[in-house]
Amino acid sequence: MVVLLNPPTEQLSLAKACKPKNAHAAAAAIVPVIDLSSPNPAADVARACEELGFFKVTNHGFPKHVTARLEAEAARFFSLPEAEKEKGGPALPFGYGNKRIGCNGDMGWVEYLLLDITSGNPRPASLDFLRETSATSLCSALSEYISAVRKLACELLELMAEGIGIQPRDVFSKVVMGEGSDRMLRLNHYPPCPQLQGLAGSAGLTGFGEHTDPMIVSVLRSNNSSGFQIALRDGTWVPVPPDQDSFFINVGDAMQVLTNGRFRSVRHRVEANRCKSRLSMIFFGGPPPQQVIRPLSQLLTNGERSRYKEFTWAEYKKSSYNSKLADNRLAPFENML
Ligand SMILES: C=C1C[C@]23C[C@@]1(O)CC[C@H]2[C@@]12CC[C@H](O)[C@@](C)(C(=O)O1)[C@H]2[C@@H]3C(=O)O
Ligand SMILES: O=C(O)CCC(=O)C(=O)O
Ligand SMILES: [Fe+2]
Repeated sequence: MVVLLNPPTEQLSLAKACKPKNAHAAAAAIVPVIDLSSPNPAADVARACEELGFFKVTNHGFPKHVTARLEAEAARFFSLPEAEKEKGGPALPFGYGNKRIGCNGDMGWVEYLLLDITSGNPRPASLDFLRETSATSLCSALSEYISAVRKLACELLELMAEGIGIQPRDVFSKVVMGEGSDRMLRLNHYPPCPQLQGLAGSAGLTGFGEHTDPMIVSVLRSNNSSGFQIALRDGTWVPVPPDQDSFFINVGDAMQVLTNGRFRSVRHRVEANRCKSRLSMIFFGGPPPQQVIRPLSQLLTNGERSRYKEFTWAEYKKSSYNSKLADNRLAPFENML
């Protein structure tokens, strides 16, 4: 089926999206749910990272008003006239972007704000393009959210270390939370896609193309709009039922290397929605640029060899920014075993 779109949207790829009727029920059963208030969630966290590289957390204690406030501010930002938002672009890689993802021709039915939060909060200068009042209120909602999401990410990283049996418990969290570590926050807005009207579910339009996340961990929260999908080991795509009260956790490429492939960097994508807009906020936590990325020695026991060549995070980033979204960015660093 052909959908005519105006440039630059005509480059958006159409993906097959045939879903069985009860796909959501089946998918809900696949996604591991970790109750953070349960007595010992570490083993379940590690199992989820090994099997899927993806899980959902409930009873996380994240203050609801903090999420609600950022969601409202983000919605307000994305409802500004396009000319206002474009003052914050193009995203190379940081700033406001619309339909163009990265610098290598990837396109999606998405607009976004990508912020560098390495030094704590977004640099006020990165929001300078907004009128002062709107920059101030977005900035303060972001600061509040960032400090809470960092805390949650830290707790999850400690559970991951404990679950896989390595010490100290902060072995991952200290890499992500240290001064100068690579951290980003991304706000994505997927407007309803009018071009999909009348297509009767026979085809889907790419909101955010398939990829793995580069960093150690990603912590994702979205509104109640569907579209997010993960790939299982056999390549089957599974829709993840939305849940605005929970957080979804992705293992990233750097974590796959640190664990010598035990934790799996999950391939995922977002399909555009015909009638409902999707708003997501994602915290990405990675290492500092000069950090050497190699499997933790505690995991290389009984003569196990590293599946990867050593590289610094800066080297990975350089190579990753020359890649397309769907590429296997770890391929250049894989060892032949
Ligand atoms: C096409 C690209 C966009 C991206 C950088 C890259 O060259 C390859 C990885 C992409 C990705 C995916 C996860 C995150 O959304 C992101 C911010 C990241 O760290 O890697 C994006 C990058 C981006 O949008 O700039
Ligand atoms: O917006 C989403 O729900 C996911 C987007 C994503 O995977 C990303 O920004 O890396
Ligand atoms: Fe992602």
